[in-house]
Amino acid sequence: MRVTVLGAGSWGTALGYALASKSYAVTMWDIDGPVLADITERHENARYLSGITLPPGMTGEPDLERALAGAELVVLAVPSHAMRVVANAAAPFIGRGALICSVTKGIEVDNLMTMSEVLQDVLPGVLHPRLTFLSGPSFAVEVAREFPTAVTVAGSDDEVTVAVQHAFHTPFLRPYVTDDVVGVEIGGCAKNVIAIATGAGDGLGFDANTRAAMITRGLAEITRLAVARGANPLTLSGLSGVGDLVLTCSSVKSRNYRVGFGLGQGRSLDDVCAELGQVAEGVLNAKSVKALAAKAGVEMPISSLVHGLIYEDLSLAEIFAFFSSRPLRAEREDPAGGR
Ligand SMILES: NC(=O)C1=CN([C@@H]2O[C@H](COP(=O)(O)OP(=O)(O)OC[C@H]3O[C@@H](n4cnc5c(N)ncnc54)[C@H](O)[C@@H]3O)[C@@H](O)[C@H]2O)C=CC1
Ligand SMILES: O=C(CO)COP(=O)(O)O
Repeated sequence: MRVTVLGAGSWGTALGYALASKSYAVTMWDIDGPVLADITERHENARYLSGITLPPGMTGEPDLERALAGAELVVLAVPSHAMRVVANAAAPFIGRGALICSVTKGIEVDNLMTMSEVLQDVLPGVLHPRLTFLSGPSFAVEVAREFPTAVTVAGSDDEVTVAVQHAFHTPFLRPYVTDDVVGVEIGGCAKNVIAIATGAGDGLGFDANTRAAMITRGLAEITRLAVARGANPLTLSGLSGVGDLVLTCSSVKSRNYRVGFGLGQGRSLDDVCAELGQVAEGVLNAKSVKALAAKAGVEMPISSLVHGLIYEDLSLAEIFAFFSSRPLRAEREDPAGGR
């Protein structure tokens, strides 16, 4: 199979590694020329996945048209804020029969579109049935080290979704399939915001109790939003819900957790993000999640507080005061009256 990966950051490179490990021909494209040269010439991506030797079938190609020529599977692995511009530029060069898989976890900030909505907006209609979405608990570096990992591939056309499942299947990467695109997308995006809250708690010096509370109540609010948008609540009990939430909220490998941890220690957002040097989707997506929750009429108190911490100068003390200041209620009570 010929595969093109748009976005040669940590996740695009790790998935490129998995696909090339099955002897697929994998072409990586990115706006970062030196990263592409590193992949082609040294079989490495020292900027995003240092210490990993990439399979020989992986090469970098800076020209988008050449990169996409003959691609049977196109993997979109750019951050969510770049998806529209990259998909727009790529659209004329994607073959009609190509499978397309977005592996991005985010929602556009300006018009609150999920990646499936963005792609349906910019790609020609003939490609829509070929759209799939890969998500789930999967740190790039662990995939590239061939640690056993399970993910979800969501899509509306069973045949296409299963074809993508098989393409990504390796001895260390086990994809499951679902038709619940909404649940998978909301779970994958909103967990990043909760990870910032959890990291902030740990940065402040709290520990396991607080973390477990944030993860569990975080899941409750993510599920509310997903269900309000038409998701199956069981999807949020799966890999792209609780699986990814637990992973991201409990490991220093998570960029979002690390952003929260730094904020919890009293450092500035700019300082923490500069040190990270990679995307932490939850920072921008705190805006999208808060706005989507308001639009859907659901309460997302933890996500709103993360928004407050980053964009409204709320103090850490105010963030964690929500534990005591919110009205007491039954655990399964639905604060949005049916939503
Ligand atoms: N790194 C990980 O472990 C995982 C990441 N993801 C998701 O994958 C997506 C991509 O994240 P990462 O690869 O981790 O980010 P990264 O920060 O490691 O790399 C981002 C890449 O996107 C490229 N890029 C940025 N703007 C671009 C543009 N306008 N045109 C073309 N390329 C552009 C950068 O040059 C860079 O190579 C995010 O939505 C993230 O949440 C999902 C699962 C795991
Ligand atoms: O989505 C991820 C793991 O599933 C990666 O999380 P971070 O973006 O927080 O590193």
